[in-house]
This record gives sequence, structure tokens and C-alpha cells, in this order.
Amino acid sequence: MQDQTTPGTLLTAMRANPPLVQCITNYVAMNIAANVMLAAGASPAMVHAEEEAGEFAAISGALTINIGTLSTGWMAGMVSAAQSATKAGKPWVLDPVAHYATSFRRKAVAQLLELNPAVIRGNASEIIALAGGTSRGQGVDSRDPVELAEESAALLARKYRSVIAVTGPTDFVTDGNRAVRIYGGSPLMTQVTALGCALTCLVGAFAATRPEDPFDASVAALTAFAVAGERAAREAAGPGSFSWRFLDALAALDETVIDREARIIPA
Ligand SMILES: Nc1ncnc2c1ncn2[C@@H]1O[C@H](COP(=O)(O)OP(=O)(O)OP(=O)(O)O)[C@@H](O)[C@H]1O
Ligand SMILES: Cc1ncsc1CCO
Ligand SMILES: [Mg+2]
Repeated sequence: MQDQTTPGTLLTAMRANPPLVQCITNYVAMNIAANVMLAAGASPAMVHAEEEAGEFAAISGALTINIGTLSTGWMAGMVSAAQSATKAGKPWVLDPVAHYATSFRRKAVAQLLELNPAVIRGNASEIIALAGGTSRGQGVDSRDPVELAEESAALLARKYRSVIAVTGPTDFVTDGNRAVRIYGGSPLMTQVTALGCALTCLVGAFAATRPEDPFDASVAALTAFAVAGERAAREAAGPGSFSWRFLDALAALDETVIDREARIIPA
């Protein structure tokens, strides 16, 4: 983090001026991701049709693209939106869900990577596979430790000049230069579908607030999830009550709480 910039100050800045974020995400994630964005204080719009995705990206503060439930028509919308965001100088975030699973996904991600994402957010299996390694991922679920993905993340950051945010029991964020580990969260977060996809949208919200520093923006989003996840898990009886408690915990975060409970360690 730069001097004076903390997850807390970025959260306050985001809420003072809620960014419009175009989230091209999957059918599973749309509802939870929109609710996560509203709880955090951002303004989400799930707009993916190829007829309008590019036009909408130009008026958004940031764009996020997630290939979770990909189809040819959606892909056209994604490409058009990413091109338009880049042309308008707006950051965009890529979530390469299960990109290793089929050749359709592999080709889509290769094409999207050429369009300069500011941030790539994925789980350990996705990041390892993106760097050409052998991952043990099963469908959308990671089965690799984050520690094993750290080298892949550094390599990808330099190759694509992007911030790489790897999530799991601990998170790892690098721009190829700076790197941190973020502690917190809860294992219950893997029991509620699409929380990773929702996090990708939140990275977009912070990137809209701090477009000149996608590293700090990513750290702030991941820290908000780590602190809210840890707080929600304290009283949760299982995935169901964790889910609504997590939304409440995100909404209840403020600058003081997030900065006091953040555990961000330089790597
Ligand atoms: N075992 C764990 N302990 C603590 N936090 C966790 C754990 N596993 C995941 N998280 C947190 O859950 C959030 C989502 O990360 P995860 O790596 O599960 O994403 P994902 O695999 O892309 O999820 P999905 O595909 O379901 O959207 C992150 O904030 C991450 O830190
Ligand atoms: C379960 C699932 N299937 C495609 S996307 C998605 C949401 C978690 O990545
Ligand atoms: Mg995912």
C-alpha cells in the first residue's frame, strides 16, 4: 500500500462516490455478486449482450469479465466491452473461471488476455494453469494451495503487465514488483457458490475508485472479503446463515474496522 492509502481509505472513497461497474459475470453469480456490490457501496450493472456491452463499458467506471457460463454470444459482448473499456481508459478485471477445462474456454481466455486486463483474479488452480503449469483444479473448484500459485502469479504479472490476485485460505496479490499475502476469511466461503466471482466484481469497484493503482485496489477488495468473511463466520451455523451474515458484515464494514482487522503482510 502507498502511504495514506489503506483498504479503509479506499472503502470510504468508494462509498463517497459509488462507481458504476459493468459486471459481465455468470448466471450462477449474478445475484450474489450484485448484492455484494451493493453491500460494499458500489453500483453494479450486469450487462453482457453483444448489442450493448461495448457502449455500456464506455460509461462505466470499470468493467469485470467472468467466463463462468460462457457462450459464443457472451464472448462477443466480452470482447466488445473490454475493447471499449480500454479505449475509454477504464480498468477491466478478468476472472478466468475453469479456463483449463475445455478448449472453448482456453481460446476465450487467450483472446481476452490480449485485451490488457488491469487485474486477473482467480483461484490457485486457475492461476497455475494460466501460467502453463499443471493444475489439479476440478471444474470451477480449486484443488491447489495458493503457495504453489505464487510463482505463477509473479510470472503472469510480468508477462501481461497486470495485477494478479490469487485467492484461497490466504490470498496473494502481486504486480510483479510488489507482493502481499492477505490473511482472514473463512472456509465457509467455499461453501457458498460464486463468492469468488462476486469478489472479482468488487475488485472492479475498487479499481474504478483507484484506476491508477490496480494493486492497491485489489488488496482493498480482498481485504474487505477477508475481514467480512472472518466476522460473518463467528456466528454462522453453516453456509446458509454465513451467506446472509457475510452481506451484513460487508455492509457494516467501515474504515476503522477494516484497517484494524486487516492482516496484510508483505511477501
Ligand atoms: N479456506 C479458506 N479460508 C478462508 N478464506 C477463504 C478460504 N477459501 C476461500 N476463501 C476466500 O473466499 C473468497 C473467494 O475465493 P475462492 O478462492 O474460493 O474463489 P473461487 O474459487 O473463484 O470461487 P467461486 O468460483 O465459487 O466464485 C476469497 O475472499 C478467499 O480469500
Ligand atoms: C458453479 C459454477 N458453474 C459455472 S460458474 C459457477 C460459479 C462459481 O464459479
Ligand atoms: Mg472462481
